[in-house]
Amino acid sequence: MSWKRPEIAIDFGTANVRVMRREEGIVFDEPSLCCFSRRDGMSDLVAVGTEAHAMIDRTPANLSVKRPLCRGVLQDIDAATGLLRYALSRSIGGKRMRAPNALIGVPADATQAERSAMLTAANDAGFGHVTLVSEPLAAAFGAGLPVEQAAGSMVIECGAGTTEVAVFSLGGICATGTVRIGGVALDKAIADQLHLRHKFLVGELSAERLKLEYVARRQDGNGERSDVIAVRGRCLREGLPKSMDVAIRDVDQVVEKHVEQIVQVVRDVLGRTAPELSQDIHDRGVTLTGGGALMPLMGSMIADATGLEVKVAEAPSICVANGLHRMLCA
Ligand SMILES: Nc1ncnc2c1ncn2[C@@H]1O[C@H](COP(=O)(O)OP(=O)(O)OP(=O)(O)O)[C@@H](O)[C@H]1O
Repeated sequence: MSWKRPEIAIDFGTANVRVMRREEGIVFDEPSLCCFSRRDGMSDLVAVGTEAHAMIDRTPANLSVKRPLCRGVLQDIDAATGLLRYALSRSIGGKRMRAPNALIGVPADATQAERSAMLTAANDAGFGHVTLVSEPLAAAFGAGLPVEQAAGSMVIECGAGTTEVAVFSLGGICATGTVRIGGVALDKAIADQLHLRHKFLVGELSAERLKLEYVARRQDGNGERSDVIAVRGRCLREGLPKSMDVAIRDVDQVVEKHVEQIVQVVRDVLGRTAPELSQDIHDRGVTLTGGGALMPLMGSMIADATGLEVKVAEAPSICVANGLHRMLCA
């Protein structure tokens, strides 16, 4: 029905929110963060997106930075409403005639309560009719997989909060599995390793920077296991700010444990996939999407455990956004 036709699409992720318009493509891309101030029991939104990102781990007692989503689903409805309202005003601004209809991506296994919370936040933020779309389906579209054919395709969407594995055929999901871990959990696992093994505390931003530096070194082929990466934080033994050299092989161990959990879900989904679809996946291989798709060991460990060819999609971080945009234009 044309009155329900979406004018805008939103990839509302744990780490990033991206807004797409039919004509322009991606018009907004900022971190999924809000900063609130508390005074006299009242809470006010003081910063959103990129501005709130600079405040992580640097706030005084009356300010707190919140992620609207945790593990891929909405955990703070006020923060989600504030962020969606901001994204809407930045994407449509003064051109708004009426509440725009929207497509919003959600994890394939989101519960009814999680879906209802997203609809409430979107309506409170000023959207009209909202259609929720399964994120792995959007990722598969965005990666250019032939999901509408009568043949199986498999996608592994490696996000910040969740990793979703799905098999598609004839435009629908035939088998799916989710593990509620992603880039954020990996950052935390790296920070925990430094804390436990080296009595060294690093913040969320430093842990992510260390991870991205590790990825870059590994991709360059310069990341010998004996190499080190410098990270700044607080030494708990001395209670002083310090810089510490982290061995790449220490990060390898954390990444291996992380990827093992994802491999387990991939095997589980393959174990529930019908034989004809299995054959198609065997012929076509598996496609990785999402910001975490470029993580070293991800492709090789999945390939070793399944015997399948594993490919990384082009521009994996924006596959969900591109897929939602294609659905918007359809
Ligand atoms: N080159 C890279 N290698 C590994 N990880 C990366 C790279 N670039 C970004 N990331 C990680 O990818 C994550 C962001 O990915 P993405 O934007 O797909 O997540 P999201 O859509 O916000 O999350 P979700 O869909 O799980 O809610 C972050 O954790 C970031 O650290």
